[in-house]
Amino acid sequence: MTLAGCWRIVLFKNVIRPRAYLRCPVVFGQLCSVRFLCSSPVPFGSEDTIFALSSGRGRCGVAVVRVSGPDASGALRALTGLKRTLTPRTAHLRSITHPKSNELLDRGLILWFPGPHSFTGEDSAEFHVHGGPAVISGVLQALGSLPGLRPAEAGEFTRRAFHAGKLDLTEVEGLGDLIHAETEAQRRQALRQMSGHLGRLYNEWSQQLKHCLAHMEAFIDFSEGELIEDGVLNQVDMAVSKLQAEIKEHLCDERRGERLRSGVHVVIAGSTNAGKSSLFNLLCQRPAAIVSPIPGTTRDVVETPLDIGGFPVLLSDTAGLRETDDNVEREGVQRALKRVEMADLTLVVVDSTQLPQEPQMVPGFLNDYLNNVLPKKLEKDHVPQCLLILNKSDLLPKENISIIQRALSDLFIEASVCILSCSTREGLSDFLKLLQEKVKTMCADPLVGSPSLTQTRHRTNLQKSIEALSQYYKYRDMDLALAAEGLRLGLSCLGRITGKVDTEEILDVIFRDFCIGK
Ligand SMILES: Nc1nc2c(ncn2[C@@H]2O[C@H](COP(=O)(O)OP(=O)(O)OP(=O)(O)O)[C@@H](O)[C@H]2O)c(=O)[nH]1
Ligand SMILES: [K+]
Ligand SMILES: [Mg+2]
Repeated sequence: MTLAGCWRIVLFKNVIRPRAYLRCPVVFGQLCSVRFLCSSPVPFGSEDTIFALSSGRGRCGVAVVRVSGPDASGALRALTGLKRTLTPRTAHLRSITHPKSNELLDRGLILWFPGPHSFTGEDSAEFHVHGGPAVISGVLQALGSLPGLRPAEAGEFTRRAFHAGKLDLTEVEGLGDLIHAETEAQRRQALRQMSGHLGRLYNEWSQQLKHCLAHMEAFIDFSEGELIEDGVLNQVDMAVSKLQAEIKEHLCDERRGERLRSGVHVVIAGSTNAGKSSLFNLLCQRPAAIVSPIPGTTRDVVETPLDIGGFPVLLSDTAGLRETDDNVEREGVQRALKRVEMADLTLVVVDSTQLPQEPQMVPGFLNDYLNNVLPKKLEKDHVPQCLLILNKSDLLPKENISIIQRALSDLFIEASVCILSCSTREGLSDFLKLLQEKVKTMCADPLVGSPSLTQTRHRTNLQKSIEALSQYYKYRDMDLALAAEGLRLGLSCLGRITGKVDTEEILDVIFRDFCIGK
């Protein structure tokens, strides 16, 4: 093994791995467009039986073709000549033939999942066949030749599961995320969401809100006849305020779940020739960006997805920041600054040979440098996270390094600092440790504590829900009907997250909780 090879294994093992750049559409016809479930044009409730290849495309050992709908058992019979009913959820080895030509297509396993105990809630079947393209297309064609069967739309199996009440929307999203998960932490978070943890939290809140609403409505309708006990409104006050606080706390998560889902945006920025592209290449372990002694080499933003200690990172290299008359370079600088504005973490690279000779000047220089790189205008709740990297340490005399280290304790801006050489890789392992630590903190452990929201959709609806609950307080002493409307609105925002918006249930609660006319 070459020296370079050894080095890679020692330093990067279990820390950094490249991730596939594009999320490949592995689940053809099944989950590719889970995120668009609700806007799909296919109407629900059709009597169609659908089929699709559920395993990945391309040559593989085994391919799974799934069938769901009222004719699923007919399809099983037509392709296998079966007369008897199969034992549910048990694999049976059968010859699979074309129903029209009787030609043998393959010998494979068939499974029968009678509804409602199936993924979609409907009668379903699976053909596990050899994964060659000709076998797969033969089976798909055979199924397509049967009356009442048609190829599934993207996401249609899952949509049927959702409509059958098998999954709520957050679970559907969790399932989609699980299929797209590229790192361990993403997989854990997706599995947790798919198992219903997030949905359950929102359902609990909905349940509490339904109670409040029921109490309110009962109060409005029956309080004049003194059939309602005193203090009902006070109980609602307390419950709504507690709920608001809980939702607010859930929202104050520094976007951990969303970050873990979509990747932590780490941006490399700094002056020209500081060694940004060298660092970028070092982290992605390939010469992805051009490195040269010419200042202003990088213009476009260069991106690569990475797996850092099990957490997903989207790493960007950017143009060196400087005043320039070159229009193209100026555009590059603008793009770099924009990237830094959107970054979750900025790696600010400094050429340490450019540091002032006098140690007392170093902190001031670095503070100015950081101020030049980091965004001036910040969105509220956004604290710039950065890691300062003093690169090219190999060009500094040893004694200068210790002088710099001492000087760093006077930095005004709170930033972690690494002294590194991209050329000799000295300081790399400390830098990687720090980077991994930062990324980990930004995502947090997906299995610890209450589940995190993972999508902007969740955040928006939760914020709207809080606003709606404020309407309750605004009108509580003026107009109870309007106050109740606030609760109803808050409830429907929560319901939109899980896909359950049900007002009828409120009536059940009224009659269960109150002994009206006793
Ligand atoms: N001695 C030494 N040279 C380095 C180190 N890191 C980078 N260089 C050299 O510095 C020069 C600039 O490196 P780049 O990685 O292109 O710098 P950059 O910040 O991407 O430059 P621009 O894209 O032009 O802004 C190249 O000649 C590198 O080989 C280092 O740690 N030590
Ligand atoms: K350069
Ligand atoms: Mg560069």
